[in-house]
Amino acid sequence: MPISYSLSLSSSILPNPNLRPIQFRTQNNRHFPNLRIRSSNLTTHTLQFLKPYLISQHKTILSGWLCSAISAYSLSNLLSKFSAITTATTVDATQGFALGGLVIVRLIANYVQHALLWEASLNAVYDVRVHVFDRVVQRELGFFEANDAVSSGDIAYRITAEASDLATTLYALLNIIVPSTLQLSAMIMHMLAISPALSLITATVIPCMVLVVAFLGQELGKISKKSHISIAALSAYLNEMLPAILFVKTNNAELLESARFKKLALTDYSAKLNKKRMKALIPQVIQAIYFGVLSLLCSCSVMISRGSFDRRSLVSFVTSLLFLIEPIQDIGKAYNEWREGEPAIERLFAMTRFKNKMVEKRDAIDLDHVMGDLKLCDVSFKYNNDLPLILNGLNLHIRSGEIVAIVGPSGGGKTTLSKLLLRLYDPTSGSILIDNQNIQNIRVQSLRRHVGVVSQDITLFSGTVAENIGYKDLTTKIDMKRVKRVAQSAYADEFIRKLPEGYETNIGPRGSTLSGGQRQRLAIARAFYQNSSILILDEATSALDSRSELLVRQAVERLMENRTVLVISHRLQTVMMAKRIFLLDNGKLEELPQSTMLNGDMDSLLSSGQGKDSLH
Ligand SMILES: Nc1ncnc2c1ncn2[C@@H]1O[C@H](COP(=O)(O)OP(=O)(O)OP(=O)(O)O)[C@@H](O)[C@H]1O
Repeated sequence: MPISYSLSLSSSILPNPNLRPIQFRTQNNRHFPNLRIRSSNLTTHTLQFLKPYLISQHKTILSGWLCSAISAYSLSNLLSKFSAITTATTVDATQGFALGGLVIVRLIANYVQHALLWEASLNAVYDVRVHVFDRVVQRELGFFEANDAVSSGDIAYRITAEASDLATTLYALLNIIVPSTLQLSAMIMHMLAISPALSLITATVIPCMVLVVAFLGQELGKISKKSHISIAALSAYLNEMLPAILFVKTNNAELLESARFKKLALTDYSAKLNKKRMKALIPQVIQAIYFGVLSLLCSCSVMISRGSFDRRSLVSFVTSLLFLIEPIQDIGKAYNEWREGEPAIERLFAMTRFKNKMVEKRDAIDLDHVMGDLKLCDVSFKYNNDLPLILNGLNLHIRSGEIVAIVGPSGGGKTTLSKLLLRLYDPTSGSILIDNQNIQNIRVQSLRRHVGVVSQDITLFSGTVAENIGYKDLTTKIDMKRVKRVAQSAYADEFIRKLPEGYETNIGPRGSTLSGGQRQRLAIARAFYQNSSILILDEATSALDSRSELLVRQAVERLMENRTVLVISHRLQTVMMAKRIFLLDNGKLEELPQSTMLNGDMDSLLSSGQGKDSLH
C-alpha cells in the first residue's frame, strides 16, 4: 500500500486529556468512532463549546445589544406618541418631527444591531472553523485510515456548510437574548400600564404558543439531524467519486454511479422535505397568536362599548400587542434555529474532541541536524489489537549515508514500516532510533523535517509548479533558485520550462494537467527541496519511462550522497541502487545477498510470497 500523504505535512500532537471520546451512529448505521454524544447533554455540551467563541466577541455583541436597547426605547416612546397623535384632535409639526425622529433612530439602531450581531456571529464561526480545521489536521493518521473513519467528504461538509449554518444559529441566539427580550419587556410593561386585565388575557395566550413552538422545535431538531447526516453522506460520496472519474469512465460505470447518487440524493430529499414541512408548520402555529390578538380586540370592543376603556388606550394597547408578536416570533424562530443548528454544532464539535494514541513528550527535543544513522530495535507493529502483527521483531541498522532497499510481497508491511519511521504510528513494541535517539523523544515536526518521502501515490495541489516544489515554504517565501536547482536534479526542469508559464504554470487540481511521469518528477524535486537527511523512496520511480528512471536514479545517487536512503520497491532496477537489500515477508526482515539480485533470483526467493509476480 503506498503512502498517501504529503512530504512536508507537518503535524503537532496536542492531546487534551480532559476530552472524552464521543460517537455518532448515522442513519444507515455507519459507525463513526470517537463521535458519540449523549443526547441529554446536547445543549449543555453545545453551549459549552460555543461559550469561548462568543466571549471573544463580547465587545461587538454588547454594542449590538446597546443598539437594541436604543431601538426598544425609541419604540416605547414611539407608541406613546403615536397613540397621542391618533387620538388628538389637532397635530402640531413638533409632534410629527418627534415621531419621525424616533422612527429614524429606531431604524438606524435596528440596522446597526443586526449588522453587529451578524459580525459577531460570523467572527465566532470563523474562529470555530479555524479551530476545527486545526484539530482535524492534528489528528493522527489512524483516525483517517481506519475502516470506520469519518470520510474526507463528511469532514469537508462539516467545516464548510455546517459551520455556515452555525452563523445563522448564533445570530438567532444573540438576537433573542437581549433585543427580543427588551422589546418583549417594553411592550408588556406598556400593556400592563394600560390594562392589567387585558394583559392577563394576552399572557394566557403566550405560554400556550411557547409550549407548542418548543415541542415542534424538538421535533425539528430530530429531523434536522437526519438531514445533516444525509447531506454529509452525499458530500462524502461526491468527494470520493469525482476524483475517480477516470476510473468510472474506463469501467463504464456512469449509470452505476448515477444510481448510487440517486439513492443518496433521494435520502437527502426526504430528510430535507420533512425539515421544510416542519419549518413551514411552525410559522402557522405562530400565526395562531393573531387569533389571540383578534379575541383581545373583541374584548376591547366590548369594554369600550361599556365605556371602561378610552380610544387612546385601545390604540396604544393594540399597537403594543402587535409589537409584542414580533419578539415572540423571533424567540420561536431562534429556538427553532437552535434546534435545527444543534446537530451541525455537535458534528463540528465532535471533530475537535479526541485523544491521540500517539503523544508527543513534553520534553521532546528538536534536532537541528541529523547524520542519518537509523536503527530498528526489535520493532513489532499491528494496526490495532484485533489485527495480526504486520511487523514482527524487526532489527536493522542503516548507517548514515547508506542506501538500503526493502523488497517483499504486496501487503508485506513495507509501507507500514515507512509510516513508523515518520512516526505516523508508534511501534506496538520495540524502538526506532535516529542518530541513537529514540524517535519518540524527538519533536514530531522536527522528525518529519529530517525524514522525507517520495511515494508512488503522488500528492500535488492545485497551484503553480513552484508552489508544489517549494511546498514546505508555501506560507513563507519560496526560494526560486533552489526550486530550479532541485527541478534540474530531478530532471523536471526541461518539461517545466516548456509549460505555458514555466514555473508559474498552474498544474490544476491534484496536478491533473501533468503526465504521470511529470508528476513523479515534481514529487522528487519536492523531496530534494525538502533536503531531508533520511529519504524514503516508496516505489518512487514506478511512473517514469526507462530514460527518466535512469536519469532520476543517477540524480538520486548524486544528491543523496552522505544521506540515508530507504528504497521500498518491487522493481529490480530501483533496488539495484541499494548497497544492501532486505526482504520483508510475514513480518520478518531478512538480508538478501547482492548476487540474488544480479542473478535475477528474486522470483525463486519469493516463490512462497503472494507478491511474487510483482517483481520484474
Ligand atoms: N490503516 C490500516 N489499518 C489496518 N490494516 C492496514 C492499514 N494499512 C495497511 N494495513 C494492512 O497492513 C498490511 C501491510 O500493508 P502495507 O501497505 O504496509 O504493505 P506493503 O508491503 O507496502 O504493500 P504494497 O507493496 O502492496 O504496497 C496489509 O495487510 C494491509 O492490509
